[in-house]
Amino acid sequence: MVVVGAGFGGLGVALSLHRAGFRRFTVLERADGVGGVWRDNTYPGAACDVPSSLYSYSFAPNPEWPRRYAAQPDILAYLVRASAVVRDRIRFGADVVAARFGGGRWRVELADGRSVGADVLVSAVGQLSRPLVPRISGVERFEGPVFHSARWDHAVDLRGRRVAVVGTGASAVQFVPAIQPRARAVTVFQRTAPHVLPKPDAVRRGAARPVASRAARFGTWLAGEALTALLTSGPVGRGVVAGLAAAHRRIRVPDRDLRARVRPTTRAGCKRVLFSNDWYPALRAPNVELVTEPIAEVTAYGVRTRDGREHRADVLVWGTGFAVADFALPRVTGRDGADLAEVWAGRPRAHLGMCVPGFPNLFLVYGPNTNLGGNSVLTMIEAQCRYVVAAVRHLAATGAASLEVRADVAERFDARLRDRLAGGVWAGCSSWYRTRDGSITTNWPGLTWEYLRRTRRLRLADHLVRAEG
Ligand SMILES: Cc1cc2nc3c(=O)[nH]c(=O)nc-3n(C[C@H](O)[C@H](O)[C@H](O)COP(=O)(O)OP(=O)(O)OC[C@H]3O[C@@H](n4cnc5c(N)ncnc54)[C@H](O)[C@@H]3O)c2cc1C
Repeated sequence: MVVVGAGFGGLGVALSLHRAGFRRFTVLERADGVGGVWRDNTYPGAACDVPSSLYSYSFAPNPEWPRRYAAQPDILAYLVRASAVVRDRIRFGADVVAARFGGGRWRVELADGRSVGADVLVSAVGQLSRPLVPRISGVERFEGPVFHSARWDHAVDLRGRRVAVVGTGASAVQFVPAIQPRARAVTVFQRTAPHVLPKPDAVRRGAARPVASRAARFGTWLAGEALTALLTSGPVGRGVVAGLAAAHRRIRVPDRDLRARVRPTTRAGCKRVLFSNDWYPALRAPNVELVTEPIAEVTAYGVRTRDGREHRADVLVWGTGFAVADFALPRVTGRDGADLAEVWAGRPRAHLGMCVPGFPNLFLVYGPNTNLGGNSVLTMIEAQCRYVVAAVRHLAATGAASLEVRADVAERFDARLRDRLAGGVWAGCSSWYRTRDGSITTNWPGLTWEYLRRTRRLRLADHLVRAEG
């Protein structure tokens, strides 16, 4: 068995297999450490925005989270610790470039020319691993350091420097307050103002007992479901969220002019609703300027906006998010030579976000339409881990060679999903949730509860079970 990726997804699968008694699996990871996005996003202030009790595996609770919303170093340390038991199953520096099914098995090819055989292949390559840098003319002329928040250059000392930050999404909302006290000046370029809610963060006093952790987990899951319900239910629910965000702005931004500029122009839920107590205070700081005029170009000494003004800067930081990954390995060839990219034709889709007809024994983790706008992605990932283990168990118990989702089942699932998404909050919005042609390939349209129910057991009737490859 081969699992590709050692982020929360791949490690979750490996740990679940290990807990179920399976030992014959290998995790292939192209980087030199575990953690996925939590290894790569080391920007100042990086933290999760769902409570830590829910942003950790249910089977490996951490009663010692130092904060209610853990910071990146704590999340990474947790993942390293939690995955120690499968550490010897992980091959680092293994960049998978292709996988091909033939003769009843997968052959997984690495960039260095080597290959690995597998009966079952799990692709857990993440959705948010490719930093997105906008095409703005003149960037190459800029004389200072330029980097993306997901590849933070810690060698650049920001003390006393003028920093230009492009973007006001989830990462910028975290790192701008963290760098503002040390920078001489921070100029933040905003295209779309986010809806920001207060973050009920707190430093933990003492470790909670496991039972308290379980209760906390359930409570935070319910709160996440409630937020998701508000965002996905219709205009009334979204109005409640927008109202709460507006009240937060009124309290935190007394200055009317600034308040007008941070007022979102998109519906609540179009993009991820953000949580922060220090974003607005940072924007109010005397050394911070929020610029809403569109960017025209980057110059040698700063950023020029369309009104002709040049905003001088010594360092340029992209807080511009990610190009959503393709949900699977670079090149996947299934039964009868079917090419996954061609099958998808620009619209990634999979039954329950995991299984694709024509691709036996292939499971995608955090695959198409399994991202969430209001709850912990780990809820979805864990459901997928359980599903993969159930499939592997079935193969092992029956001696069957492969499972492959039936085309009619996958098509019905997809059609129903499209219907629901078409009437949902993300239709008609412009965000990373949608592909260029407008398809919503990232998000799950309902509550996680529904997904948990639908993936609770492996429905054999949904699959073709073959005795031989
Ligand atoms: C800054 C940031 C903050 C976030 N905060 C939250 C949050 O608060 N709550 C929440 O629910 N979600 C959050 N997310 C979403 C997050 O992506 C998921 O929660 C989760 O961490 C995804 O885990 P993953 O294993 O699927 O993907 P990743 O963490 O991206 O891991 C994928 C791994 O696969 C490896 N890989 C990729 N391609 C290959 C290949 N070809 N060969 C070998 N290895 C490969 C990568 O190197 C990486 O290690 C956040 C994301 C980011 C970027």
